[in-house]
Amino acid sequence: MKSLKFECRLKSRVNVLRSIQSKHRFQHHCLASENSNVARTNLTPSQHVLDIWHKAEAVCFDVDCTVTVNDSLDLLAEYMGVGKEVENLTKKAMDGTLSLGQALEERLKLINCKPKDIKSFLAANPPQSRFAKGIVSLVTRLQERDVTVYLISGGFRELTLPIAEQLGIPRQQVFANRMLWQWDDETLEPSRLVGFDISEPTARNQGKPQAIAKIREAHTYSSVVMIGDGITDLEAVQVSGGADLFIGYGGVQRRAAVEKDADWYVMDFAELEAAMKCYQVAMIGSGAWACAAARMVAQNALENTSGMFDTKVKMWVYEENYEGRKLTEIINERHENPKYLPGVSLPENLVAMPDLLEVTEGADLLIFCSPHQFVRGVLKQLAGKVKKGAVAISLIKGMRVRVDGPQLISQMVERMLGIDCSVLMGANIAEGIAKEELSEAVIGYDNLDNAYVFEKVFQRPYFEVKLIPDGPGAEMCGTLKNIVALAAGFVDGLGYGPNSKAAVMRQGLSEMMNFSTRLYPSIRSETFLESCGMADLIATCYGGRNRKVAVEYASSWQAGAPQTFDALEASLLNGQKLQGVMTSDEVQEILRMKGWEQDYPLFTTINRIIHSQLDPSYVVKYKEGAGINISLHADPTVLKSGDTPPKGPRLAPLNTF
Ligand SMILES: NC(=O)c1ccc[n+]([C@@H]2O[C@H](COP(=O)([O-])OP(=O)(O)OC[C@H]3O[C@@H](n4cnc5c(N)ncnc54)[C@H](O)[C@@H]3O)[C@@H](O)[C@H]2O)c1
Ligand SMILES: O=P(O)(O)OC[C@H](O)CO
Repeated sequence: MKSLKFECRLKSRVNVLRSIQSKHRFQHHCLASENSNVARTNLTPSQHVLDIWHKAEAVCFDVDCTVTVNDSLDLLAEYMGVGKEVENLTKKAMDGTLSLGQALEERLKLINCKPKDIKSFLAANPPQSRFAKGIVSLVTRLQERDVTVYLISGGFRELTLPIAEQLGIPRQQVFANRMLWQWDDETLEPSRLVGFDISEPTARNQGKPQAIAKIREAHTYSSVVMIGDGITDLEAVQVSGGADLFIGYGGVQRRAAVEKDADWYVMDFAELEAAMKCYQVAMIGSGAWACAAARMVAQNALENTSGMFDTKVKMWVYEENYEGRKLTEIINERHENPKYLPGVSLPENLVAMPDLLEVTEGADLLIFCSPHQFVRGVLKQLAGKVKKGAVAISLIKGMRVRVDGPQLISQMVERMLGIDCSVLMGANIAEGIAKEELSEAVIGYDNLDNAYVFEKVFQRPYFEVKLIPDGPGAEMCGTLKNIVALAAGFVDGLGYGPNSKAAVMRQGLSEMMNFSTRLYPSIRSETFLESCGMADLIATCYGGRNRKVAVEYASSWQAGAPQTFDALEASLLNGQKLQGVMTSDEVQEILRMKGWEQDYPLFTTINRIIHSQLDPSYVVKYKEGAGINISLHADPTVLKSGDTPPKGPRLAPLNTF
């Protein structure tokens, strides 16, 4: 998994690098003048630049632009009484007329300080007294969004670490030069400055891209942004392996050469903060799970101090009357969905709306969570109408069968809306999550950047989300376990004990794995051990609705008064929808198309049971049940255990949508 994740990030990084590098070339051609007053397009970022800014996982600041007095070494020099001389050397280094190494060496010689001088300098000039306007707020908001912030300095750790500390940046995220000291034999303390460690990347020209390359070696960030005000900062995007984006900052020092070539040039950090993405989230669905999931999403939107999410979360409700009133009105008034998730309070920032297009208008993140048989109708209404750049996630467990084969719900979303769609799957019985009981889920993704955003949408202290690069695997698990849950319900309804139930569940898992990987060979076997796999199978087979209804179905047969699934769903679930019965039909249709029915005896037997072709007791004799040759022409006589089956095949009705 690690290597795939890495590959995926590397690919996106290389693409970004390429596009940035070509953008640089373009800028060089276009911008003839060196005059910084010329109106530049880079004062207004392009969508491409904004996209990288929004997706940045690491932001590296040149330490000089975090404080108002540019270059702490200059300030120390001033403190030591050699300000003018040192400032001249600094200018030469920043303008690129003196090599960085030489400049550092000469500046240190002039400063010639002792450790106690540095201490008293810092006491007289604490970092918090000289922070650049807006830096503390920007760094804090980035960190709140889990963006890793680095300081990269061509200066010295001794002066940079106190700044980092005040900004809440750990020392391992600081790249700077190290002073070398002569130790006093008597006091056993550093006494005299003798130079600096030239092995640090920041001690050399192109040190900033080298430091970033080191950062990238240690972490698999998909995009890294460099913010700075000097030529050496700009190099971060001019050398391969460096940053994906360079943002020039002119709030402390404005340099024409930097301003000219920056991908984006800002005078105030507030511009960067304002341009941070604020996602609007829409929940499409309002059943039990949709409400429990929307509750978490709205809690996160309300609590997000980083401003990453719009506080208002819109939820599409398939409008109906409940106790003589519109369900949307009741939800918005009581902050509860009394029909589908009674007794659970919903946050006030979750707004129920009956108009699908009004809900999705302007939404950046679309969460699909309606029973799977309704999704296609919903998507038809949305086709061509979702916001440009919007991305989706599906919480739906089910699939569709087309003439050319199966289609996962996420694939349907991608195809009909033309947007990326991740999936969130897991052992997630709605009522338990609404009670904030510990639960886990996976986000199966194709696009890691989108998965990171969705992780923040859903992760709660009681809801642990893990990212896995296997969307189809996770979705197939969530879909197929509903068939096995029917089998578990039959076993329970007939009064068999745990051994039988375990045997059926084991066979179910085995058929789930085999069928999934046969249809989608890229699916990973380890996915079946995640929350979406074995854990969801256990949860559903013990506490789910599919199991509950199947228990009653089997009991009704045993009592000699068989009931249909439709009737039981209506009487037991109060409008909630079973997914297992339809899924069994969909899967069986694929098995028939492929001639695989006998390879999946449990799936085939369950399908025959739900179509009244076999007595539910065949669940514990599934091999036999699948092997029976049911006559095409026979009356829909139900085979009871021990009956002689009629000869010839008989097709069950197809169920496609
Ligand atoms: N309930 C759970 O515990 C749970 C947990 C995980 C995943 N899921 C999955 O989530 C999906 C949604 O399930 P749920 O539990 O949120 O719903 P639900 O079964 O509780 O409720 C049914 C929903 O369908 C809506 N509906 C009825 N007719 C409709 C129509 N014609 N068009 C559109 N919508 C219509 C109803 O308004 C209601 O919101 C399913 O795929 C399910 O397998 C459910
Ligand atoms: O209640 P069920 O059977 O629809 O299952 C609910 C969820 O899928 C469990 O994760």
